[in-house]
Amino acid sequence: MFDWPQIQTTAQMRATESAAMASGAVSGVQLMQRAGMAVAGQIRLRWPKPGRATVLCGPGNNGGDGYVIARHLHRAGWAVRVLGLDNTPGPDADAMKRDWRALGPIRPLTPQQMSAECDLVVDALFGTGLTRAPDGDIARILGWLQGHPSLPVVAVDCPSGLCMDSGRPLHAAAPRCQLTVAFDSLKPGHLLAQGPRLCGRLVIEDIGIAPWRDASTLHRATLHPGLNKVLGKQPDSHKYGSGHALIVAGGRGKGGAAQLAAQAALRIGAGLVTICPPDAALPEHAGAPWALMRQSIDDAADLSQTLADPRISAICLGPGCGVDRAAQLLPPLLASGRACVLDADALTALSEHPRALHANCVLTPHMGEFARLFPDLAQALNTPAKTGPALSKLHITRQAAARCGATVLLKGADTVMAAPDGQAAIHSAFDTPFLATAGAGDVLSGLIAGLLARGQTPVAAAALAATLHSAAARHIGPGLIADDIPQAIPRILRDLNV
Ligand SMILES: NC(=O)C1=CN([C@@H]2O[C@H](COP(=O)(O)OP(=O)(O)OC[C@H]3O[C@@H](n4cnc5c(N)ncnc54)[C@H](O)[C@@H]3O)[C@@H](O)[C@H]2O)[C@@H](O)CC1
Ligand SMILES: Nc1ncnc2c1ncn2[C@@H]1O[C@H](COP(=O)(O)OP(=O)(O)O)[C@@H](O)[C@H]1O
Ligand SMILES: [K+]
Repeated sequence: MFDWPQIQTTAQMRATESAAMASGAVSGVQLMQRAGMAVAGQIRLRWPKPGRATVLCGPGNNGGDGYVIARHLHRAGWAVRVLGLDNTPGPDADAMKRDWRALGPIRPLTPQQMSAECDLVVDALFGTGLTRAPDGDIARILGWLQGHPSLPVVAVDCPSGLCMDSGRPLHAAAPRCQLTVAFDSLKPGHLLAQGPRLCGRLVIEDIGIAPWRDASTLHRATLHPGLNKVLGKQPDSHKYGSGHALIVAGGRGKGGAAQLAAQAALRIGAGLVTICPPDAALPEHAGAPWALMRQSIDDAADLSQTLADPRISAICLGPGCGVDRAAQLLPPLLASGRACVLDADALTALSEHPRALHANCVLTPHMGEFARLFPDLAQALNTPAKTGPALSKLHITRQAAARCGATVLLKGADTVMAAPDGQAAIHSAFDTPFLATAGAGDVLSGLIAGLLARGQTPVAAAALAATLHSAAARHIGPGLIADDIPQAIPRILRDLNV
């Protein structure tokens, strides 16, 4: 999708590594050498003056990476203390362990060996192989790290204890790291739930296995220069070439939410946007923006008649609409098969009166609305994670989309969108908490409606909208009110050279 970075699950990552090794192009030891060297390189880049490092090496290949890192830091003049297990790991990690032993001792992996007299801790305890909560001495070491929050921790692949498929810690003391260096591709857990907070700064290092990647149906939705082609218009374009979005508004005194959505649809470049309140509320929409057209829709028959115009290419139903009105308008809207965004009151109406959806619908619930629509899935996510891979927001969004036959965008600081065919994207925006403000969701719905009107597929429209929405929020900063977001869209488009 739009050349966005691929995200691989841990199972896909293992398959990619196996395929690379099976091809004969690279061995396991070489991959481990590349991984360890990449982490050591990132450390030296950020801590150019050699200091004192404690490298914590776990039982498997993540630990193997740790021994490689220890060797490179030692060579670069660091004073390195290695803590490891008295075990025989797999052959690759074992070879790396032996290489380290030629340079220095391996101390017991116990909390008693931990010392605050160090400048950096390298966490090479567990990576993609984590299947259950760390216990015993390793758990106590994690607890020790938690008690020393000012000690910088660099995570190899991920903070140990974090489930890389879900972003959910399997252990309460998964370390909060300053830097995480992961290999080849992002994993869902880097972007979801607690992942972004625990990973700190995230760097993905190429270890030369991209050609063997499993074709991923999961992407990270993020701003990148190539989006100018997606969002740009041709010199000879005509307004109807960019579609006509219809935004259904609610009754008297309830029109603000639909106004926010309508302004967002205009700003993102829908050719025409019409706001449709009931006749009695029409006077409330008489003012600016003058680019916005107005037309009353009182009931289902009015909507059917309006939708007879084939140029209407997307509809937004829900923001400020009122549950009864949404319930009344849903049947003709869904019967039209037209691309639509169903948000807010339309989602409540759907949870009260379930209806068959179709592949051109985008549902935009926050977690509360999602729980009303898919109570079993929401409850499953609320169950504490004990084993990996743990159930994630990605899993439940994909399941919801497959079940209802529509694209589902599940909002939050981590926003996940999934289509019924499994195509999915994650947009992580943990740096814009000020988006949690009234009306921000209405703007998001309007952006999706505008992009649908312009012909984007439902999942692409949802992912692009989430990306532009948080980019606009980031540009505005704290103090943001929802009204600011549509106004900031031109600036974001200009920065993208659209
Ligand atoms: N496979 C490869 O070729 C490469 C792997 N790399 C590294 O290898 C890591 C994956 O290695 P592994 O698959 O060995 O897994 P880990 O090193 O993450 O875990 C080691 C083993 O510990 C066991 N385990 C899981 N949870 C446990 C718990 N709570 N307590 C005790 N033991 C537990 C599991 O059997 C697992 O295999 C990656 O994260 C990455 O750091 C990199 O070196 C790149 C190349
Ligand atoms: N903590 C947060 N960090 C970043 N974005 C957030 C956060 N909380 C909510 N958002 C985003 O803000 C918007 C809020 O939408 P919603 O919950 O529907 O609010 P409203 O109904 O008031 O418009 C969504 O796009 C959501 O992804
Ligand atoms: K780790």
